[in-house]
Amino acid sequence: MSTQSTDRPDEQPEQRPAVELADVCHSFGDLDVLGDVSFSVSPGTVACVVGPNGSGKTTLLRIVADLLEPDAGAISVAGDGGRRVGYLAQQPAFRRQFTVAETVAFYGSLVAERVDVDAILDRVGLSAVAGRRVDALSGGMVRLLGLAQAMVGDPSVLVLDEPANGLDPTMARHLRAVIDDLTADGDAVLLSTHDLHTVDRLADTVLLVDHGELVAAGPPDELLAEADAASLDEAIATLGHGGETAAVSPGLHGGDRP
Ligand SMILES: Nc1ncnc2c1ncn2[C@@H]1O[C@H](COP(=O)(O)OP(=O)(O)OP(=O)(O)O)[C@@H](O)[C@H]1O
Repeated sequence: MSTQSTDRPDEQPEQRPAVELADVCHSFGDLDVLGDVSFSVSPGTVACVVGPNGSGKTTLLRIVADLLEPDAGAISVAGDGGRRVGYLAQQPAFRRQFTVAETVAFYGSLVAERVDVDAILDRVGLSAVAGRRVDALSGGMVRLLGLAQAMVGDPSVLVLDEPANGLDPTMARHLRAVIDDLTADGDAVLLSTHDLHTVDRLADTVLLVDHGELVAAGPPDELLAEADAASLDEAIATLGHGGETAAVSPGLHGGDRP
């Protein structure tokens, strides 16, 4: 990658998964959100987490990004020790008065990394607005700035929560090109999305989460075959627990989220 990094501890990343989860469980109070989730993501690949609203995707991503400690289970991330994971939150929050360039530089100073701000902004396509204040950015630009922040420190694993959300088709295409670029460098990308075009275009692996369970996992072709479906949409509906939007399983959750 073109950002500056002090080291790259995973000398032979292809020999082990970039991300590996075994029997991860999590509850918020008496709300069971994830139950025995296990999967792995290989270096240089994209895994797309899909599933209904409230099914546990963000919770899962926050656990992988080390922002949330699971109640049970094991997680290993390539380069463990430094936990080199870049994270794009579903709603990234920035200091409004900072410029785009200052935001990336500031984040670099927080994670104590030497950061080539220009290179990162060039990579995500924000060079032209490097001097613009955050509060003058469009929503799509804010997401790209979130991606730039996630790339600080040259992480080998990127966890992106709905990166395509709110992007127009041109921006979305640009985002996909950036993700292609990251995986070509050997990085692993774990992202959540409701946009099946993104899944279709990017996913090496689809992880279908429904009511906190990983109900299907594999390459898109395998999911289509498993569901005997003609489209991902159909496969997800077939393999899921019915695809209802208010994803509160009576069995697993017992709540009544709208
Ligand atoms: N900090 C929290 N405290 C209590 N409950 C929470 C918390 N975070 C999430 N939840 C609950 O956990 C469940 C899963 O939420 P999560 O955000 O992981 O789902 P999601 O699949 O990402 O949803 P969406 O597609 O709508 O973004 C929901 O019922 C949610 O209300």
